[in-house]
Amino acid sequence: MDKVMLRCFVSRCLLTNPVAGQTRKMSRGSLAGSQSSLAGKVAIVTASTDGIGLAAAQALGQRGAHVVVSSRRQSNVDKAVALLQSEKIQVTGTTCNVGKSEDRERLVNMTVEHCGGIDILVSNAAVNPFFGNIMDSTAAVWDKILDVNVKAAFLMTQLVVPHMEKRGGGSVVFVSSVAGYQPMQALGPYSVSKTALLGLTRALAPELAQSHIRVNCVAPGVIKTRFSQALWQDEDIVDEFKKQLSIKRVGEPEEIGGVIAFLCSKDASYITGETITVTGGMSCRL
Ligand SMILES: NC(=O)c1ccc[n+]([C@@H]2O[C@H](COP(=O)([O-])OP(=O)(O)OC[C@H]3O[C@@H](n4cnc5c(N)ncnc54)[C@H](O)[C@@H]3O)[C@@H](O)[C@H]2O)c1
Repeated sequence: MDKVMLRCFVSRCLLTNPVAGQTRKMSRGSLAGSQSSLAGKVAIVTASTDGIGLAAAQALGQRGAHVVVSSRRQSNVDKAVALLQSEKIQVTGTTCNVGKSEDRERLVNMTVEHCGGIDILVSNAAVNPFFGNIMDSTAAVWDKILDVNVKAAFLMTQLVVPHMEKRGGGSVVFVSSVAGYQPMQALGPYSVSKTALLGLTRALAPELAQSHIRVNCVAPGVIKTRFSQALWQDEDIVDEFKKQLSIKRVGEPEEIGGVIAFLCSKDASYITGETITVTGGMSCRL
């Protein structure tokens, strides 16, 4: 490649990919402990009183972040706050239905008032009100699924970005699913919403890199939570799943929480626009 062509190639990359054009200097700390520390960081995790959201809050808190947990019911919030406090994690809790704009705004404003800012958003809340043939799904089903699983993830990001910019950067993690790669039978609209999050991750990452905000995604396989109990409680279904797995068991929420915390840490400082599949070795291709 001659010099003119090389210059064209490089400037095209920089124009189309602001991440590549980023010239921010990174400090070079030791590779151990300190890089994964989240001391001094403030993290919002949506739907974090149970399952993967709670495990993410624990993983972030264990690394020193102040976590703000939320879900729709006050009693669940109280339980999660008590649990995390008993684990010596710095925590604040509030109710939040991510499908409601006033709730999203209250969550963000409360976090800034109580904790002084926002560094991390884990968008974890999801619904699936429909099982069946995708051709039988209604407009109301699509509205609900897309509102909570996709639109709220974006709208939460839009709300936290100005606060992350004030702190000089931040990290956003969306929780997608293996179903986002290969639609699950009877879960068509839900699967499509999870594919949308893969696209949202890639659409936001270059734009937000200019503000030193990284945007990534995790796509869990079958994880043992309430959400998926219809799958893992049925031995026949589990046996069928195991055929597709290298690690022949269902995953645990902690195995997703740790990956989310990694993505929010300095260990992942050069990762943005990516989705990490955490599936026990299920093949994931779009
Ligand atoms: N468990 C799995 O096998 C699995 C696999 C792939 C992806 N996921 C994803 O992981 C995430 C967490 O699911 P989980 O398995 O921990 O189950 P979960 O049931 O513990 O978590 C889902 C949570 O979202 C909450 N939620 C639903 N609508 C909400 C709303 N409008 N506002 C606030 N919260 C709301 C629910 O109350 C629930 O607590 C979801 O995004 C799910 O799609 C789970």
